[in-house]
Amino acid sequence: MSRDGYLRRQRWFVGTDREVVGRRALPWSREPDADGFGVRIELVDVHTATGALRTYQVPASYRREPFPGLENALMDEEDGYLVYDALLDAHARGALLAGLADDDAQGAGRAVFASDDGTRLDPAAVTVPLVAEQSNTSVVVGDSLLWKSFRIVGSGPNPDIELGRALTATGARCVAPVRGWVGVGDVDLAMFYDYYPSASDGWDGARASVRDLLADPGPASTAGADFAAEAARLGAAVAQLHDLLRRMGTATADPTQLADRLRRRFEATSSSQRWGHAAAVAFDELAGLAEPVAVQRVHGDLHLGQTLRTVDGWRVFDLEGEPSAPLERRREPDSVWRDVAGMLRSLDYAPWSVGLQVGTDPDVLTPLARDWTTRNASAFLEGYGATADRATWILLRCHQIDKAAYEVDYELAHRPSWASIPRDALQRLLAAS
Ligand SMILES: Nc1ncnc2c1ncn2[C@@H]1O[C@H](COP(=O)(O)OP(=O)(O)O)[C@@H](O)[C@H]1O
Ligand SMILES: O=P(O)(O)O[C@H]1O[C@H](CO)[C@@H](O[C@H]2O[C@H](CO)[C@@H](O)[C@H](O)[C@H]2O)[C@H](O)[C@H]1O
Repeated sequence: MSRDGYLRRQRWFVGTDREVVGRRALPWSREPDADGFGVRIELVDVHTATGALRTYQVPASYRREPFPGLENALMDEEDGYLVYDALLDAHARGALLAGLADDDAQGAGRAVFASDDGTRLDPAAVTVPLVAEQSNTSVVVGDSLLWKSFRIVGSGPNPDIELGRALTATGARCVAPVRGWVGVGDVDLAMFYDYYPSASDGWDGARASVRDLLADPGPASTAGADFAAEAARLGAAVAQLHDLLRRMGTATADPTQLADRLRRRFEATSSSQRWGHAAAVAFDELAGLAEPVAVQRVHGDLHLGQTLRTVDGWRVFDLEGEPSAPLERRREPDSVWRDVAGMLRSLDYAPWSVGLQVGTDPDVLTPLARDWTTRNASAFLEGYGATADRATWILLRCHQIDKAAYEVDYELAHRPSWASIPRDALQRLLAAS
């Protein structure tokens, strides 16, 4: 089956997935014309390592001749056509957008655009893909919309659209409002939401602060670009997000069940061999909590790179949860401490990532990094309004252990030179009691 080589090179392709086992094409968004140029959305089924199926959305443009500048987007050759990744092909993006904008384009199996607030797509808008490597593919449309095509798709609501719409309806200022979405049958394919061209993300802000500190080492509180006030505002934005999501429903989970879930996830990571015993002790502590744990819809994969500092405050985006997890699992209620732990992990990553990249002497870096993280994590927790009770401490610690073990495998697969960041954190977390 074709396309395998291209898929395997993409950041959005899950590294452990195996061979392509099937491909379905939606009706042409643009039928091949006299020059042989055509565009359609294709859904590619891939066997995962466990034998389950995962479906990838791969919009494809067909051309008779090589198109200059698209060398890295070439996916395949088929029946005399060169097949490109349509989201990286400007003409093809225009054809896809025009197909979505056309209310008269009917037909079974077509991708359909819908909106809660009457937003209409401009088929003539300039489209520019975002360059950052991500789990999905995002394209700026005109100067105010972001068009995010989900790469892993499945039956049922995608939480990014589902939660985004619900939060947008409340007028929430802690998210980027959703303006529309695209689906075929019960499969969500893409969403359109407000684009903030002047914003920068929390990851860049945090690292700027760390750079400032490394340039003039001292207590983190004296860094010119101290991040603590922003960290506190970010904590407040995440608290607002959780409050609004809580309105969608709450439940309680038995601590034993929660601990079992974390235990199973940990056992599936490469850290389980070395740290299995210590992690089991931590999860036992969670299982032993006397009170049930409150659960609700959460972000599910929160880190600094999913927060945007706009002129009117922090906004959180990418509410789809862990892209590689099945959709129904991503929609399950969870503890808010999963999200808070994700942010604490990110605040730990920031100083080490800068230090590793510039080669700071570990003896110099270690105290500076610890001070920076402690200061900013405390500010974040204070802004969030976290209480300092034992149950919270246990939940936060267990979720940080869970996230750090996930991160070790993520780094080994994508950025091996950073694997020491979560590995060292895991060691610290498991030594604490
Ligand atoms: N509303 C927005 N305005 C400006 N930039 C954004 C916005 N949303 C996301 N981004 C940028 O787009 C990138 C990709 O977004 P994200 O939702 O994280 O994609 P993915 O699901 O592929 O991880 C982010 O790293 C961020 O820098
Ligand atoms: O943004 P995604 O949903 O694709 O999340 C994945 O990639 C993230 C990296 O881009 C990864 O985050 C890890 O690295 C971040 C720094 O780059 C750090 O801030 C996070 O704390 C750390 O987890 C994320 O885990 C992964 O799911």
